[in-house]
Amino acid sequence: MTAPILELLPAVDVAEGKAVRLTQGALGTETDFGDPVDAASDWAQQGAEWIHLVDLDAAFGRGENRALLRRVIVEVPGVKIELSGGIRDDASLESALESGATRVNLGTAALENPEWAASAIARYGDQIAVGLDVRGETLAARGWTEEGGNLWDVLARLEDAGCARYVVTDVTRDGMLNGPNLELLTAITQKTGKPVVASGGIASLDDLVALRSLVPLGVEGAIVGKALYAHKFTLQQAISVAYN
Ligand SMILES: O=C(O)c1ccccc1N[C@@H]1O[C@H](COP(=O)(O)O)[C@@H](O)[C@H]1O
Repeated sequence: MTAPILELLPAVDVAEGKAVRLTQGALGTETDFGDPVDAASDWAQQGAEWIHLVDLDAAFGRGENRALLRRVIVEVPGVKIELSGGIRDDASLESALESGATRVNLGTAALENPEWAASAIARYGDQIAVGLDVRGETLAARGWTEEGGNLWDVLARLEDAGCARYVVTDVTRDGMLNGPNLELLTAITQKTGKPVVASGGIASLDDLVALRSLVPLGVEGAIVGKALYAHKFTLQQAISVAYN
């Protein structure tokens, strides 16, 4: 019997108005891939059901690309958007939800403002995911430049708050093309019954096969960034491995 499908979320990370890829989330490592609307449109035309859309400038606290991200959502219809970066208070959360994103990710706010994050989770349910951006067992905040607490402590708190979904990034693997952290993902699925979206390190179709084998444990999807932009495989090939 074929394993249940693995959802794929091509990533469009936006910095200074451009679609970029970073290495391990570090500023200064950007490779520029042009207009984010064109990048998202390309993924949609190639069959993407979801796009993971990140405002990196907002995540780093050095500006924002809110109007441009709204253009992506409006000008690339028919694709579901997971929106993240800089969603840290009522105004940014409401703006993100009103923009037409299917769901939004809280990162820093879930670490630094647990009460507000819990109230957002209680109010918006499945529209909120929490990004667990991890180095070892320590969470990363504010553009991955600051430590944000112990993974297992924060996960237990978010479980109590009723968090609907986790987006788990191994920061040390992000943009490195060295394979996803299957051990970390497995360990997190053992602590929660909620779906987990995997991010960081995907480099090959074999990595997608390995992630698909974790779907019965609770891995729901995979964010694919550099591997697609570096032509390690095509989105159509990835879809064939993940969905068929
Ligand atoms: O996606 C990246 O490459 C990235 C790099 C450095 C920092 C953050 C990054 N992405 C995502 O940003 C949000 C967190 O934003 P915030 O803390 O809520 O403002 C999270 O989804 C990260 O995965």
